[in-house]
Order: sequence, then structure tokens, then C-alpha cells
Amino acid sequence: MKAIRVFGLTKSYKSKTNVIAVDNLTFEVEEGQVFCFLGPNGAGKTTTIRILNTLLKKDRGQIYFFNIDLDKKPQEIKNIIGVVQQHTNVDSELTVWENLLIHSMLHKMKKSIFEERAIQLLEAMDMIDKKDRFANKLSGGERRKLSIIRALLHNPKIIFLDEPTVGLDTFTRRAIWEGIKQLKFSGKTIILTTHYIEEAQMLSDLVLIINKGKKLIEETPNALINRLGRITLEYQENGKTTYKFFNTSQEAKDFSANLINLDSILIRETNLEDVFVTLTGNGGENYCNSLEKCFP
Ligand SMILES: Nc1ncnc2c1ncn2[C@@H]1O[C@H](COP(=O)(O)OP(=O)(O)OP(=O)(O)O)[C@@H](O)[C@H]1O
Repeated sequence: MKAIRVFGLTKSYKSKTNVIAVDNLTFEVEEGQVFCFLGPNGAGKTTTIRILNTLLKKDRGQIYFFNIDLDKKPQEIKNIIGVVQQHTNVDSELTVWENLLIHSMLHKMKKSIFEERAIQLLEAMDMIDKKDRFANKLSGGERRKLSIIRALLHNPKIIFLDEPTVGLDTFTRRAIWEGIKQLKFSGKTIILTTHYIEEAQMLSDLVLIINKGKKLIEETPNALINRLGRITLEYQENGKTTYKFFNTSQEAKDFSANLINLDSILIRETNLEDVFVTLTGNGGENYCNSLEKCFP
């Protein structure tokens, strides 16, 4: 079953330059998948996510969550999604427990169900001993955990995580990765945006690469790597690094045999970051932005 279907989504900001932030975007997300948006700064990821989260109005396009039309039943959709925004937005003046209680009231949860679920999630996220602490006395990682617990409290079917691990230490980041894997295991659909491409490669079933508001490609990480070539030859010549992609190590070795006077040379496995940089040029002016050019 499709958890999300988006057709022709378009959004402009009416500023001096009239930016088209999202340009005729169409994609589908299968239930139970981890679906990741990748794109350089300003690509249109947050705009797309905010529209899907009912926080921003679109100009054009249709959006369905489990066949429910977002235009017709936004409240019904709010009840089946959980949202962790890019900037943690917990209420600093309230305790952890009070933050959760207010969320449960907004979602009209029964008190007994709220208490049971809140304790379960606080324990799972190793936050139970912080339950009576004011949110402004939590560390950045603890506040992020609180916003994740809050997003999960009403047991949503679809969870949006906008850069969930930015600024977190290695241990907290790994704990959140484990949490995402467990959510997927329990059948939840997860929409992830991240600038950590190794995170996208490790967690995602499907990746949608977006640049300048337009979809470039939507495939599994593995298929994207196969398109480019599974082996990367990376060499430095006069301080300039060149990357070449091959299907086998032997092809890479044969090619490198003809290279002379190199500063350094490395043959390694291709990763999703190589695909991303090839497709988007890391947001620079000479980005490829064309599948035919990038993957002839
Ligand atoms: N409120 C706004 N008013 C005018 N332009 C905006 C507004 N919000 C975003 N934009 C522009 O829309 C485009 C897409 O921005 P968006 O925040 O969706 O990108 P993003 O992919 O999430 O970027 P990042 O990775 O930097 O968070 C950018 O050109 C941005 O400058």
C-alpha cells in the first residue's frame, strides 16, 4: 500500500526574486519504507516536508496519505503523522512530562494510554530519569530525543524526521539510528531528510535526489551506486583530485596503469556521496542536473 502519493507539487515564494522552491515534484512512498530526501542547501527539501506536514500551503499539486486527500482532510492527516522538525521546538518553560502531556491533549489521547505510552517511550529513549526536568535544562541531544518521543506519542503511522541527527554526538546519533531501524521494523513509514549521506545510505530503502526544486532521480541507494559504477578510482595530480567510476576493480587498475606522475591514488568502493556529488555538484554552479549527462 502507498503511504504517500504526491503529484505535481509546486511552491513558489513571492519574494523579490520569486523563487520556485518546489517544481512539479511527483513521488510515492511505500508503507513501511524509509524514504530519504537528499539535496544540497536550498534544494527544496524543507519546503516539501512542511507542505506534507500541513504547515505550509502549496501552489499546485495533489497529496494523498493512505488515499486521504490532504486538501480535504488535513486534521485526519495530522493524526496519522508525527513530525520532528529541523529545529527542536519543545517548550523550554515546561518539564519533559508536561511537554508530552500537552501533545497528548492536542491529539485527544486518553490519560491512561498517554501515561503508558509516555513511560514506554521515555524508557526506550533512556530519558525516564529526566521526566520531571525542565526542557531548558536538557542538553541539545536530550531535547532532540524529547521531540522524537513527542512525535511518536500518538502512535502515528508515518514519521517525518527533518535532519534528526544534526549536531549530535556519535553515541546519540547511533541511538537515533537504532531507533529509526526499530520504527521501520515495527511497520512505520519514515520520511527522512539529512545532509549526512552515509546516514541516508545506511538507513534508506529509497532515495529521492532533488536539486533546485526538481526531482533528479528516485532509486534505492544500491541502484544509484550501480548506475555510477561500484568502484571508484580517486587520484591527485598537481593538487587536483579526479574521480573515475568503473564496474570492476580490474577496470580501475587497468585505467590507473596508464597514469603517471600522480601525487596519490586510491581504488575504493563507490558510495552514495559519490552519486550525490556527481548529480548535484554539491550545489555549485557546475552541477550535472541531468541524468543523461551524469549516467550516460
Ligand atoms: N520563507 C521563504 N521566503 C522566500 N524564499 C524561501 C523561503 N523559504 C525558503 N526559501 C527559498 O526556497 C528555496 C528552497 O528552500 P528549502 O528551505 O526548502 O531548501 P532545503 O533543501 O530544505 O535547504 P537546506 O538543506 O539548506 O535546509 C531556497 O532557494 C530558499 O532560499
